[in-house]
Amino acid sequence: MSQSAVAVSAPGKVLLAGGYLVLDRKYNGLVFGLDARIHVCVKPFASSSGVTFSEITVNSPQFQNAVWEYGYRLADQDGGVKVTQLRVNADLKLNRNPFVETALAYALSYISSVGSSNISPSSITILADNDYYSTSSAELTGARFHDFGVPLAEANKTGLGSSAALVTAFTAAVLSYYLPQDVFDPTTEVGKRKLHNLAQAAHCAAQGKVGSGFDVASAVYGSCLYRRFSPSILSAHGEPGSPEFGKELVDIVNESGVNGQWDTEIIKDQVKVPSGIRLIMCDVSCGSQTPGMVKQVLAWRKDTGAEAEKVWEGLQNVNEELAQELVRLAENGSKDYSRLKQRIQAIRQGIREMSKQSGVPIEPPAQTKLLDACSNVEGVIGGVVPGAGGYDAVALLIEDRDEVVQKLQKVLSGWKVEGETEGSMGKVSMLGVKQEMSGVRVEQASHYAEWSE
Ligand SMILES: Nc1ncnc2c1ncn2[C@@H]1O[C@H](COP(=O)(O)OP(=O)(O)O)[C@@H](O)[C@H]1O
Ligand SMILES: C[C@@](O)(CCOP(=O)(O)OP(=O)(O)O)CC(=O)O
Repeated sequence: MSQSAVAVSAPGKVLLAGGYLVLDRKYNGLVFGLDARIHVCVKPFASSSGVTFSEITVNSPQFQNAVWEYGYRLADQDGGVKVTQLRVNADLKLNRNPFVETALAYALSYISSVGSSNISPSSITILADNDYYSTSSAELTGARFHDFGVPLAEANKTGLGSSAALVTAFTAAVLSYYLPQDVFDPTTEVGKRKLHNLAQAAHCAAQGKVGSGFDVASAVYGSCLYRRFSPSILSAHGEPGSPEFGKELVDIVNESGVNGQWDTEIIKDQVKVPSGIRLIMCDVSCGSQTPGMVKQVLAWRKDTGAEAEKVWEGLQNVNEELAQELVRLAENGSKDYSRLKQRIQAIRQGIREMSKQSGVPIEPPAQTKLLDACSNVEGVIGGVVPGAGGYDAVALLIEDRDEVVQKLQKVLSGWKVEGETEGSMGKVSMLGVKQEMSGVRVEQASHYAEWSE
């Protein structure tokens, strides 16, 4: 068992094409990893008294009251490891973090089943790159990891997929800390596959639903063309502490059970960003509720049958063409972006058709206006509402030149997006993130020493 500190990071995501379609295995999604990462560092628990309890402390020092302490024990009947949150202060209400708690229980259950059941106390620190949360530029101090000065629940998320990056980095760091390298190594293909399976299982359990998993997949593998796993793989297991959970989890992660191999498809070489092109994310401060939109779109698809399928198929074709054009430009070095422009426009048309027919504001008129204004800026190739769409964000492809960014900033500053509720107005802010090809990464634990005291 390793007792020296370990650190792992995983990227955020943007689903540039394939929102809703990617929920169905028949279709796929074009997902880009982003250079905003969540970092997790695990080190031995420093007990001042010399007494060691079965305790793991998790701390997210950029937020107020973001300390979660857990006791853990091996459950009977191969139930894996049960974790129980401890009260930091008897007077305080338990402040739960479902993603941390579930990722910890799943990771420890796996570790106790394939490695050692003697799990020593440890201390875990979570650090998020600043772009995961919006702050006014005046507040930013230039710190590598900004102190947001509010509880996590009050921070304004920018929608980069914090929970998936967190669960992935957290799972990889805990496994790397407690398991020998020959049992788990996130730098190998086998290790990545195990990490993917375990992080998907934990993330779905924490969310209380089985989504498409494109966010966890990109946190592990980085930018890729993604085809989801069959939901049945994760629909039949118990929860940490229930009889046989240990074996069920090992079967899922090691692909040794009745369900056998996962059928996820991760295609890396069909996703490229040509040199000279950059992806830009803009946060729109109105926000939409993704789960409600997903429900409505899927209900409409079910009711409408063939008509909806036509829209789905049309979108799948143009999504694939976008990926192909990006690869073509990356390989031949051409700077003629006319086909790329057309393909982005075709995707937007398909999305607006989906919006119109389903009655769900996926590319609502306010976002159409914003995307059109951005697309008119010289050097902007085009843009879409990413993921589930709505009023959350826009993603743009631009020619990677400073003057394009500056002109875009000019258009965006002072731009107001009329929100879903009458009279609500949202601001638009350009995030400092760009696409990144690589996924999970082992980091130098010593680089985080300053924040993980
Ligand atoms: N920096 C962090 N520290 C601790 N927990 C975090 C952090 N970032 C995200 N989380 C966990 O992820 C949850 C946010 O997940 P979710 O609402 O699904 O947003 P997202 O769309 O960004 O994944 C938080 O409530 C918390 O449980
Ligand atoms: C509708 C979807 O296909 C895409 C949603 O993508 P977003 O990036 O909008 O997701 P959140 O981070 O949960 O807000 C649902 C899915 O694939 O799970």
